[in-house]
Amino acid sequence: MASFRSTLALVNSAKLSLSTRTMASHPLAGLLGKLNHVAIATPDLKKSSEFYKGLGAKVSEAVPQPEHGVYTVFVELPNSKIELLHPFGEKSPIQAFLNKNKDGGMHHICIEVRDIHEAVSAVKTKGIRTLGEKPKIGAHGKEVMFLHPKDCGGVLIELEQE
Ligand SMILES: C[C@@H](C(=O)O)C(=O)SCCNC(=O)CCNC(=O)[C@H](O)C(C)(C)COP(=O)(O)OP(=O)(O)OC[C@H]1O[C@@H](n2cnc3c(N)ncnc32)[C@H](O)[C@@H]1OP(=O)(O)O
Ligand SMILES: [Co+2]
Repeated sequence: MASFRSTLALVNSAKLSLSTRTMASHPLAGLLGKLNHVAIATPDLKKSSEFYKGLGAKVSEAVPQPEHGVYTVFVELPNSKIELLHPFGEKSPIQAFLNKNKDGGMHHICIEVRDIHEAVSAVKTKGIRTLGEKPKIGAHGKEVMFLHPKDCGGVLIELEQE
């Protein structure tokens, strides 16, 4: 029995080291970092803010982001953030989404990267379209770049310099 157990342990550790090595050998290993936020578009920023406050969360004030055509509110979670989005100005990139989703809904995820310029080049080599030519400064004062949802399994992805 003891030898069966130790054989099993050996097999499991071999599997683990194999999978670690397989991951480490991928050319883009380590490209994706922490989940910075999940964004939710809302037709009523006050109501959405109150919803999360009512659940005991720490919720920021609304901040206009004219460069992005949105107002942002951040809800702090122990391991990440929720970004509430509401249109700012005439040509908001979230307006069409809200027209289709009247109650609002999940809009994008934001993943941190070690080097935004390297990350943008890397995703382009994979044929993933970026939305815009150059990164913009995002809500946290760091460079961000959006990737087309049609090239990312139907999910709008924001990359943010960590
Ligand atoms: C402040 C900053 C920060 O955190 O630092 C932010 O987050 S700013 C957050 C706001 N900024 C952004 O979102 C910037 C990047 N977004 C954009 O450029 C745009 O929103 C697009 C993603 C290109 C969508 O543009 P628009 O709504 O005008 O186009 P559209 O309605 O023709 O949509 C084209 C197709 O993409 C789909 N589509 C649209 N928005 C989507 C979304 N959020 N998630 C998944 N799919 C989406 C539509 O359903 C449609 O598919 P079908 O053809 O199959 O129906
Ligand atoms: Co965002």
